[in-house]
Amino acid sequence: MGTSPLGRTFVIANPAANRGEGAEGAAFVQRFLDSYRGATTAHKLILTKAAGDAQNLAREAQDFDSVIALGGDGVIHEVVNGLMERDANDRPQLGIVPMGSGNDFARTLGMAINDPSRALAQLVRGRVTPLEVGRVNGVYFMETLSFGMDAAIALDTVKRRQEETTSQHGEGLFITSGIRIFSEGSNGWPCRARFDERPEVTLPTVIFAVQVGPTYGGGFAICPDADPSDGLLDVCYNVKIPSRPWLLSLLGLARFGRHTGSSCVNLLKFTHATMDFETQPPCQVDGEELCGTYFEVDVVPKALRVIVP
Ligand SMILES: Nc1ncnc2c1ncn2[C@@H]1O[C@H](COP(=O)(O)OP(=O)(O)OP(=O)(O)O)[C@@H](O)[C@H]1O
Repeated sequence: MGTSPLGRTFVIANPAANRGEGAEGAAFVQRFLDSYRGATTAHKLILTKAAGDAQNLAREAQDFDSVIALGGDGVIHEVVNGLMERDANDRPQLGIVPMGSGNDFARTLGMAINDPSRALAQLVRGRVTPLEVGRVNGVYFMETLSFGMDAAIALDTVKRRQEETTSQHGEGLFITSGIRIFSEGSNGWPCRARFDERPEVTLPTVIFAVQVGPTYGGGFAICPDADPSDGLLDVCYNVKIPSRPWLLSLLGLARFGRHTGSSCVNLLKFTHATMDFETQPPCQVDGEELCGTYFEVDVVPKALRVIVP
C-alpha cells in the first residue's frame, strides 16, 4: 500500500448511480479508506445530492492529489468537466470506481465494473497516465459524443431509467431502446462536416459517433480502434441511409466492432471537426443531452492524468 498513487484523495460519489447501487459502493469505499490508512495519505468522501454537484465539487476541490469519481459515466463526465475548468497545473489526477449502468469509460480504462473492492485494488496498485479528452462547443467528454439515431437511443435509455419504466440496464437496455427508435424510422439529419484539412462532406446522418475510447451504449465498440492516448478522436458515420433491417444488423455487428467493413459507414481519426446540421439532431455527450445545430469538436491531448490498472 505504501506505493499507492492516490495521495490526498477526494471521492465524489453518486449514490443514485445504477438505481441506487452507488450508495452501497460509496459506503464500501468509505469503510475501505477508513480501515486501510496506507491506501491514501488523507481522504474525504462526499455524496452528490443532485446533478451538477460533482462538477462543482471537482472544480472547487482544494489540496487533493486525486479526485475519484464513483458512479456511472454521467458523474465521471461531471468530474472531468470540473477538473478541466481548473488550471492545468492545479488539476488533481482522476481515478474512477465504476458503479454505473453503462460504464463505457471504465471499459476503456480496463477498470473493474460494479465491483468497488476490485476497483479500489486497481487504483491502489495503479499507475498514472496522461489521457486526452474531447471538447464539443466548450463541453468536455471523456468517452463519447454522438448525433442521430445512436444519440436518440442513448437518450431514450436514460429517460426510461429515470422514469423507471424498465428494469433493464447496460447493453440489454441499449438494444431494446435501439429497436424502439429504429422502428420509428428516420430519414436522417443532413449535416455538412469537415474533419481537419479534408474536403467538406455532406452526410445523411443516422449514425455519427465521435469517440475518445472505443465503446458507447454499454459496450458497443462503435470505434474499435479509438485510443485515449493517441492524441486523436475517432469518428464513425454513415455515408448512405441504410435500410431498417440493415441498420439493425449494423447495431448487432457494432456490439463486437464488426460493422467497420460495411459500405454504409466510414471511420477516420481527426483532431478538429465542425458539423453543421440542417435541423437540430438528437445529440448526447457521455450520455447527457446536448442541444444545437452547429458543433465544433476538438481533442485536448494529455488533458488529464488518469489512474489506470
Ligand atoms: N444524488 C443524486 N441524485 C440523483 N441524480 C444524481 C445525483 N448525483 C448525480 N446525479 C446525476 O445522475 C446522473 C446519472 O448518474 P451516473 O452516470 O453516475 O449513473 P448511471 O446513469 O446509472 O450510469 P451510466 O451513466 O454509466 O449509465 C448524472 O448525470 C448525475 O448528474
